[in-house]
Amino acid sequence: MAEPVIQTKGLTKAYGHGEKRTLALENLDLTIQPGEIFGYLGPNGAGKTTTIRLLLDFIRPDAGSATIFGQDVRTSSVELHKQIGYLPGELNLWKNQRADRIVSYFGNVRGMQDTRYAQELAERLKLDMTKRVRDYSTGNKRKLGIVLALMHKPRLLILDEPTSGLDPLMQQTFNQLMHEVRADGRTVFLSSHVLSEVQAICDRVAILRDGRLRAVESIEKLTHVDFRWVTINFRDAIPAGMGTELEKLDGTSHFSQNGKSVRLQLTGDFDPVIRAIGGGYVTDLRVQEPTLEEIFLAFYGNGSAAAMQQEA
Ligand SMILES: Nc1ncnc2c1ncn2[C@@H]1O[C@H](COP(=O)(O)OP(=O)(O)OP(=O)(O)O)[C@@H](O)[C@H]1O
Repeated sequence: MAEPVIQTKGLTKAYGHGEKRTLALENLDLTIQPGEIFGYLGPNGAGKTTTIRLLLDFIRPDAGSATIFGQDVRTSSVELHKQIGYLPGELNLWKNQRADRIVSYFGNVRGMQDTRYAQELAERLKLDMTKRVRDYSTGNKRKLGIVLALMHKPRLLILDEPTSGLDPLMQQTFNQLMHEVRADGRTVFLSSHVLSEVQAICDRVAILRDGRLRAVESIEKLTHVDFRWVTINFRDAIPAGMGTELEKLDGTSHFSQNGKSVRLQLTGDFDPVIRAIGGGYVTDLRVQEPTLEEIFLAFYGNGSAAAMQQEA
């Protein structure tokens, strides 16, 4: 097994004291392998940013430890930062500076010979770098942050909510960039509170809630849960009693009927449904995979996925 890129053991962090004490992160054990795109998901206040700040040694843990590339994040932070591209949740850069100046400044600091890749990134993200940061929209600030995080092709990207504020087209460009990073054998750790945004890019996702890790699953495994949505349209009125019969079948749930159409969630074999609808003329039958939100709901059943969606 290759050496993990990120490994945390019992990582714990509380803010404040006494009655005001908030346990932001509790006993986090996480291992991220080279070449992974790892999604770190959770609703607001779950502890995602706290984890990222601990990894970057911006704050210190109350207990536990973390390594990046096998090196302790506390003792080797200077060395490690050179190998990490970091996108903060909020970009508070020199607001009066033009973006291209900031890019060349970062290029110099990082000892880069040329910043052509930064130009390419800006073009692909449709970011006009001749503007001052204060004139940028939230989405454009985020794009600049992405350029700054990616421009030196770091071995590890740590991105705090990279896609918030990006329109769907730019999100696709971002996804493409992440796939290129992975194809290079580099690693991405990204946080998000929108499951659907990371579904298309991540290899594995972790779910964090109230400072605790609730689950770590591969996207592939999650998308292989054994239920699907079935919608059946009939040409004529739904035959008497058919709805009740469908609803009572062993593998069906969430049954609903609307005019000449029925929708249900099906677990297991299709045959009982086929038999039950035999008495009607079926004009259309559609089978849909569940969304990641629904999968998590089915997996953990405590409303966490629904809550995440609401807070998204
Ligand atoms: N500097 C701080 N002082 C006190 N409490 C804090 C501080 N930073 C974070 N917290 C609290 O710690 C908890 C975790 O916050 P954190 O910012 O890590 O969550 P998050 O998952 O990143 O959420 P968001 O999506 O809103 O950024 C929250 O209850 C938050 O209020």
